[in-house]
Amino acid sequence: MPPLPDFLRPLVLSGPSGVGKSTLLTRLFAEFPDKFGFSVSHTTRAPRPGETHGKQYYFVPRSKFEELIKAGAFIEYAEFSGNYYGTSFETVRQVATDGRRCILDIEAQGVRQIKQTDLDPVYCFISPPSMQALRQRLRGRGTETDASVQKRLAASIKEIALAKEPNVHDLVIVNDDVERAYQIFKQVALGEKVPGDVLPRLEDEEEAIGIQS
Ligand SMILES: Nc1ncnc2c1ncn2[C@@H]1O[C@H](COP(=O)(O)OP(=O)(O)OP(=O)(O)O)[C@@H](O)[C@H]1O
Repeated sequence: MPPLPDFLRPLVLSGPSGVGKSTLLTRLFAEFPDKFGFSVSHTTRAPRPGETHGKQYYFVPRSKFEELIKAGAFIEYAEFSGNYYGTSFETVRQVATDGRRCILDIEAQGVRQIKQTDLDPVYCFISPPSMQALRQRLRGRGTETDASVQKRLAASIKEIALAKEPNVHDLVIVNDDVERAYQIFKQVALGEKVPGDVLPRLEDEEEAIGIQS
């Protein structure tokens, strides 16, 4: 069977840090090892234990990243929590050349930048069921200091604000139960048109846990 039309477009995945984007992607790649290619971003942040150069990210020093910016190598880039993150044209091109659907994990500022290009991806927003759940996940992952959790929660407000703008994302998936979220995500990744979830009202909860943007 030929691939569905949307399968031929890149898939942009966005959502706050800690919402479970990597978790969903890891499952997808395990189930379909040949269908998808992850657009490996460049970053200036330090690798976490178990991360390898060229797999989760291309880890580069700040000076190198700034050189690449000047050379116009990035489709989008942003500074987030004190580190640069960016997607190079070359990486996305390479995935398509390999005959795979390219999946990009992009934060809000990058989504805005991609909208200025002719990439024409499907935009999928992964939402937490609540801000409390997001905080618990960030803490539970055990990779962040308290200050870093706080920074990421503050940054999540930008992600959520963008998701609330009309026509920015093609669909929302609430990662409440990971099994349920994965089943929807899988359909989207395979190019099926699904209605997706309704974005939860998260703003009251931001206030409730005292996040300052
Ligand atoms: N539905 C879920 N319910 C409970 N915990 C979850 C769920 N999905 C993911 N998690 C857990 O939440 C934590 C954060 O998930 P993950 O690292 O996938 O987030 P992320 O969105 O990729 O974050 P980042 O953008 O910082 O890389 C992990 O410890 C993961 O196991």
